[in-house]
Amino acid sequence: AQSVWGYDSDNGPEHWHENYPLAKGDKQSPIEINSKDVQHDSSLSPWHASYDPGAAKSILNNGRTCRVVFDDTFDRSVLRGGPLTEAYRLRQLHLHWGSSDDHGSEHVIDGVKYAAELHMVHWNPKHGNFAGALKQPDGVAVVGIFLKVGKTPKAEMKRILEEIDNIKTKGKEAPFHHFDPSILFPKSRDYWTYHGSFTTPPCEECITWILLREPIEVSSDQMAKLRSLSKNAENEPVHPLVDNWRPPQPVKGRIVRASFK
Ligand SMILES: NS(=O)(=O)c1ccc(C(=O)N2CCN(Cc3ccccc3)C2)cc1
Ligand SMILES: [Zn+2]
Repeated sequence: AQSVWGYDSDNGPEHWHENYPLAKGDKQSPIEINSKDVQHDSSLSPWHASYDPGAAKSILNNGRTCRVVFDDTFDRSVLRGGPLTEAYRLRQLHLHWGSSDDHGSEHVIDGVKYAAELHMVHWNPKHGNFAGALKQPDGVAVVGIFLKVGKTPKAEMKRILEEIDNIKTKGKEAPFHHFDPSILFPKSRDYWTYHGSFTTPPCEECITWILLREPIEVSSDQMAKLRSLSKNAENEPVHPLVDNWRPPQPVKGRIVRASFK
């Protein structure tokens, strides 16, 4: 049977286009951002998130990432402003990380790879539902936050990392309530924005990316905790869930705008 997509040599990013032709599109993500090519856009307004902690539902290991899902059946937790003209509903957050602290992020900034990258995924309710939104160029908005390894553990990440022990293997899910993900935001609201795609198959080009310039700091122990997740199901051979990142894709003439000088 065709191997399901993943991040290994036989089913990784170089193979995705075989089953998902969009993966070879002109607006793929992630990309490498070079400050010299970025255009400052003074018309970009600040972005605002107003999240209801009660919308958090559960945390799960789907064998490819650790994901927290939220109730998105109404405008309960929304992102607005910045490059967005409407309010987008928070649906889920997840992470991409490496097998060691020196790599793991998907976007690369001036050659710098961070240890991990956290994605907060929102969709535009004018398109009815998530499935409809991912068919539209303005269907989805993802806030990307870089995780940098330093001395201080990010207290706000503890909530997520404490749950890791309950979702060690693929298919495990645990209740996850009373969580406002805006506590994960860094101090600065500075961001880059460009139009791109899901960084996983089917790689639809429906995403307005909002990448925060200021990374949040996590400890090496916190990264080790993330790396203790397994991509296999219980009582299957153990395969660590690490290096679940897609490498940068061709920019193909796209403009990356910055909200800051
Ligand atoms: N790394 S990223 O932020 O670019 C990102 C990647 C994938 C997804 C994601 O949840 N899906 C992509 C399509 N997929 C299939 C799907 C599911 C329900 C309805 C319709 C289709 C879901 C969200 C964000
Ligand atoms: Zn992602």
